[in-house]
Amino acid sequence: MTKRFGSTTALDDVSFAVRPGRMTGFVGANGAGKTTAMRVVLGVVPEDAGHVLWRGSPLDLTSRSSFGYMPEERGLYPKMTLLEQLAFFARLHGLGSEEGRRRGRELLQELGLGDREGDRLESLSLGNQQRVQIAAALVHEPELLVLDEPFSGLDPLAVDAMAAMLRRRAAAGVPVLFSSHQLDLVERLCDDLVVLDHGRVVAAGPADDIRRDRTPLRYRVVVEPDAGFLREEGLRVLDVDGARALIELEPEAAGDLVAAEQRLLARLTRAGAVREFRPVVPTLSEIFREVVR
Ligand SMILES: Nc1ncnc2c1ncn2[C@@H]1O[C@H](COP(=O)(O)OP(=O)(O)OP(=O)(O)O)[C@@H](O)[C@H]1O
Repeated sequence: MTKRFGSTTALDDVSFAVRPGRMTGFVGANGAGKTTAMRVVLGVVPEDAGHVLWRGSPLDLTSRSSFGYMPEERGLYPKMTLLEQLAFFARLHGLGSEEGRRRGRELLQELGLGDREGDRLESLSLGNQQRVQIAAALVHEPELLVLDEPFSGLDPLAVDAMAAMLRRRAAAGVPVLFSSHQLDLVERLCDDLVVLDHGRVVAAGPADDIRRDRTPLRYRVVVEPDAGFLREEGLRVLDVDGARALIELEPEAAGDLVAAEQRLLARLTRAGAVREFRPVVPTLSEIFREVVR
């Protein structure tokens, strides 16, 4: 999909997929285009080119109304009680009033707000209002979840509650797409990633694959008695500190990583006692800095 606002190209031929049962983290710097992409998926803004497919078919109103969306600018009614509010959103999606109330109650329980159902939204803390906002996105049991920064402003316990809730939906087969700047959280929660940079997808797919494909092959080793000799071994030694060293394999090693690792390990054991040998898995923050200019 492509979307322009005047001379700004917010989305430049963006293409990615979300899959059933998987949590997809949508990351990118401020202004990268995440919110715009989510709005296009939900039909809130029209795309200029391209299209969004749901189960292989172009989106229509029925499929869109089966989606759950938590927008960036939260939109609840401050004076309504929590339960009225959820029943209202349920009605918008075609549920009957009793069914809406039942679902609303269940969700409030799940979110730890069961005893507040009769309170007005405005009397809740911002973090608790955010829990209600997620409940509003879930009340019609959506078939796809699209959440814009669902974790921003939440305390660690609320983050855990929200994360568990999303995981349960994913485990039930719902594709979950959420944007976040909290990369440690994205790393912890996501199966798949989509990284946007200036309106383009710069990485997409299973998080493990992105990590493996994008990063140098580095190993943390601890050898006896001192790692200094490794430099004379003709290895790419990035760092030595007493018995510890950081070694990088040539990029070609990725072709047959197991063999290359075993060769490296054999060289190390020939030269001394190996106490520790482990691949260094880069953090998502490191990958992010690498792929985002
Ligand atoms: N309604 C609009 N009118 C004009 N420009 C817009 C509009 N909406 C978005 N843009 C522009 O499109 C680009 C992408 O914005 P978008 O809000 O999608 O980014 P984002 O990745 O969600 O950013 P953030 O992480 O800051 O929320 C930005 O340059 C933004 O200024």
